[in-house]
Amino acid sequence: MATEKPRSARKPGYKRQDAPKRKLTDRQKAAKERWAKMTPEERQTHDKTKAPNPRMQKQHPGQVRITSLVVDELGKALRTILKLDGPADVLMSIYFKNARHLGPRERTLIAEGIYYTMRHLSMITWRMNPVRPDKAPRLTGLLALALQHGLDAIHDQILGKEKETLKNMLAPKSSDAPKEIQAEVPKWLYDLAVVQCTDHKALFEAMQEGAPLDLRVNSLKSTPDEVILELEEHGVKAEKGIYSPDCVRLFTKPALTQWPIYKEGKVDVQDEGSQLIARLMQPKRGEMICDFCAGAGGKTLALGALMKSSGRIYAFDVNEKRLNGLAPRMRRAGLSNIYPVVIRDEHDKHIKRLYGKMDRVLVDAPCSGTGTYRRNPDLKWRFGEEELNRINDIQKSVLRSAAKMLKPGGRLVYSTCSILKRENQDVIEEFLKENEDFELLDAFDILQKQGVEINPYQKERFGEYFVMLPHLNKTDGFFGAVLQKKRAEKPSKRLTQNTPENAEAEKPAEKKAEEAAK
Ligand SMILES: C[S@@+](CC[C@H](N)C(=O)[O-])C[C@H]1O[C@@H](n2cnc3c(N)ncnc32)[C@H](O)[C@@H]1O
Repeated sequence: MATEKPRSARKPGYKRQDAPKRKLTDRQKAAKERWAKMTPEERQTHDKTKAPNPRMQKQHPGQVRITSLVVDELGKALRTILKLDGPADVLMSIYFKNARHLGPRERTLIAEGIYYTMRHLSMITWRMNPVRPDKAPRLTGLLALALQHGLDAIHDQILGKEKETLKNMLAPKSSDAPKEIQAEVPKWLYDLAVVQCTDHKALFEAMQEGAPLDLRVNSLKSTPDEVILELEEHGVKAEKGIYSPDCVRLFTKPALTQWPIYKEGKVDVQDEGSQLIARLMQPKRGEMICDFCAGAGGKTLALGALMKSSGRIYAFDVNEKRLNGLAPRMRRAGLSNIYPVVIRDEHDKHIKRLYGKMDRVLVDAPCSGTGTYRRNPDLKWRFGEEELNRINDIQKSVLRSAAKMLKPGGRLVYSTCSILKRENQDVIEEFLKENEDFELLDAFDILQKQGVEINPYQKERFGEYFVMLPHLNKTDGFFGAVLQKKRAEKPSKRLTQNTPENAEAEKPAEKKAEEAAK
């Protein structure tokens, strides 16, 4: 009798000769036939035990794979965000806080899908017409994913009947859409921008792109070189900004608030253009400064660092919640010269008490935010022409009130993150007409003296105004005007002497008229 070798001694591929042949079921037979017909590549990705898996769909190398979880969750997030009744970044973080089941890959794809939808909502709406995106958030999400990654990135099983609908929506050429839809801005904004600049097409294209992450290095605690080195040690590529001496630019978005350089107050997040607004103020040590619309204090902190934490900065704002954000930032930055004050409006009694006492006042006015569309694309669809009119009145009123706080010779900087002349140059021109005791200074000159070089073409184009635009400067859109309150003219020596001619010259006009009549 042949003795069987122990299992361990069997050669690989050993088969018991005497084992009874198993009979295959019909399903197994069919699977065997399918297997025989498959190409080697198909065999490699085929999972014999499961129904066709979307993960295994044949894709181009490097192509993103969209799972049903991503599609469902993006639709869920868009259901809230497309109502456009709150800032998308706030709604998005609430959504992610409640979506703990998502992994980092899904989170990234969903966040990118939301931003893509907000950046291209005009074109998406045009393609979906007559279906409205807010009424069909899942379909909107699918279309956004298809536009971003290609229809092939989504498996047929996920698409189901929607595949044909999506194909139809993807068919029209974007160049056939109306110009304002290609520009991805509302019609009212398109019409205003077309009139004010000839390079509006390039501007609108740049406004559709994502923005880098700009950091302002706190000069009290570190230098850009040190920060770049520290970031690179952690594998984050960073480079110096183009204009601002304090700027470090990142092209990825690490969770910065968890990092020591952030916690220790060496850096804060601030667009490079915004950093230059503080430089337009050119504050000196020991001065009295007012940041009239301080918000959460982005520019206040930059001013505090330029003043080496000396003097006094009043940080005003009507929004208490926003202003509350300033105290922890101030502490982190090591600044002790900032005094936050909540005001009722621009006529508040706190302001009146400070009339004529300030060396410099910054009015970083509330505005349309059209310069920040790269970072806040949802703002395009949430801010309308009526709101622009309302805010335009506030800008003028705040500027008038803030101007009263200046000492003679003091500096007033008016800034916005708007690209619109109406909120910028027009406001200043009207102010200068009403206030002859103010004059406009050359913003480029002021920056140049601090080592900030801006292309001379921009000076030619914008004159004494400071204008940064995404397509020209790779920053957000910013505007700044530097005004100086003229010093009262000293009475001439001739008039200070007590001569009969001077007594005559100083007589009131009515008295002179009375005497002449006699
Ligand atoms: C452009 S944001 C300021 C941003 C801030 N300076 C920064 O750098 O982060 C404009 C601010 O003006 C405030 N604001 C609106 N109306 C105001 C008013 N009448 N007086 C003072 N501040 C006002 C808003 O609450 C908002 O925080």
